[in-house]
Amino acid sequence: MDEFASIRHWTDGRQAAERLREQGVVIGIGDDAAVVEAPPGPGEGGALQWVLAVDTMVETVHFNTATMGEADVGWKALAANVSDIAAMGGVPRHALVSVSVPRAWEPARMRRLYDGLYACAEHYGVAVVGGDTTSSPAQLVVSVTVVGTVAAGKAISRAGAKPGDVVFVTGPLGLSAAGLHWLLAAVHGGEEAVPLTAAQAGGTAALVQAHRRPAPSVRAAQLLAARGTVTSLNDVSDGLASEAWEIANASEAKLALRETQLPISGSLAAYAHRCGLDPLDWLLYGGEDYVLLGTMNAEDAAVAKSAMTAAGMPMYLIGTVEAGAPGVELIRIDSRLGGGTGRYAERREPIRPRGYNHFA
Ligand SMILES: Nc1ncnc2c1ncn2[C@@H]1O[C@H](COP(=O)(O)OP(=O)(O)OP(=O)(O)O)[C@@H](O)[C@H]1O
Ligand SMILES: Cc1ncc(C[n+]2csc(CCOP(=O)(O)O)c2C)c(N)n1
Ligand SMILES: [Mg+2]
Ligand SMILES: [Mg+2]
Ligand SMILES: [Mg+2]
Repeated sequence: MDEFASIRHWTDGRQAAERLREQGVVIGIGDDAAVVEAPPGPGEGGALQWVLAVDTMVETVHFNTATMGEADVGWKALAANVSDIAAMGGVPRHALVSVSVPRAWEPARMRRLYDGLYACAEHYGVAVVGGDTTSSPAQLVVSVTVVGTVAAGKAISRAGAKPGDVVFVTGPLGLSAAGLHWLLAAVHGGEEAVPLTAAQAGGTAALVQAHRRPAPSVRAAQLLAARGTVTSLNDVSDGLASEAWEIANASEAKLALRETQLPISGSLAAYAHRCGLDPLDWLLYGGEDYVLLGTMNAEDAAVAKSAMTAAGMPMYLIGTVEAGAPGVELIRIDSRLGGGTGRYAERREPIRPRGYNHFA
């Protein structure tokens, strides 16, 4: 059973709708984060809802000493959760941090992990308010719970994509996976997360940075959500293909992505070229990008993009939502000219929901 089937097997239909209603659950299991009603406070009852998310990092699964410094692990453990809150249109506020610590992670290393965690907390204005600590027989496990808020009724789920909508992403894709590839490659001998010299880095610094210090799109989500035209939102943890399928399934629509519109950064293209690999594989299936993938009303897409650019944030319009059975297609340009007409022929390829899956 794969990761997502397992979650369904453990949780589907286990609590009556009445229990969830009684506890004010607006969005439960199945999205990036849960949304629940806040108890009415003095004067502002019902104005906000809570957004709740937890994500875990396990040594050897999510990182090892070759791929991440201690501070990077702390940063990324919190950032992954901040990203899930952003993916609901929420603002992250409070964090609880659970660590299970093996002997090898002596106090100075753990202190450095917290340097990174607190740096991320400060960057996003999150207050670390508690946690839990245990020993661990072999690997370090860091699990972070983040509580955020969203204006009541304004959370953006994965389920609202409508035919005619434009598909967008809030940053480049595939860099993290390429960075991981480079970090795992022989150049580091798999020993230490050594700081990179300029010569070693040679164009890969941006890839390594994307892998070690992802920067979730909280501000972008706020700016976009305020327009009221975003119809679905998801963050890219398992890869564009997998996350696009989640929107397609939840919204019962087809997402058609244009290859020529996909944000392939120069450093990704250059590194892929050096390795003799296709950057599209990292872009579609790599994961850990922690940018937002969403859909919005087509009439507002160009204006939204200008507003984002003016605010210094990238936004790429990468495709459209179509009616039909849930699915994801990639529109590619045939390299041959269409019969000497000066036009290129287009072809559509179905994209499978392949991505990072813990039990696959
Ligand atoms: N063990 C579990 N028990 C109950 N609900 C779970 C469990 N694991 C995951 N979920 C829920 O299932 C849904 C999908 O979880 P998933 O972790 O895939 O989403 P995500 O956090 O957006 O992705 P990622 O973990 O890859 O960043 C979420 O609503 C999550 O809260
Ligand atoms: C050493 C090492 N090996 C492999 C990977 C790749 N990886 C691990 S988890 C994940 C998806 C997101 O995780 P989750 O779904 O748990 O949020 C990806 C792409 C890595 N980062 N480090
Ligand atoms: Mg998510
Ligand atoms: Mg998760
Ligand atoms: Mg995942």
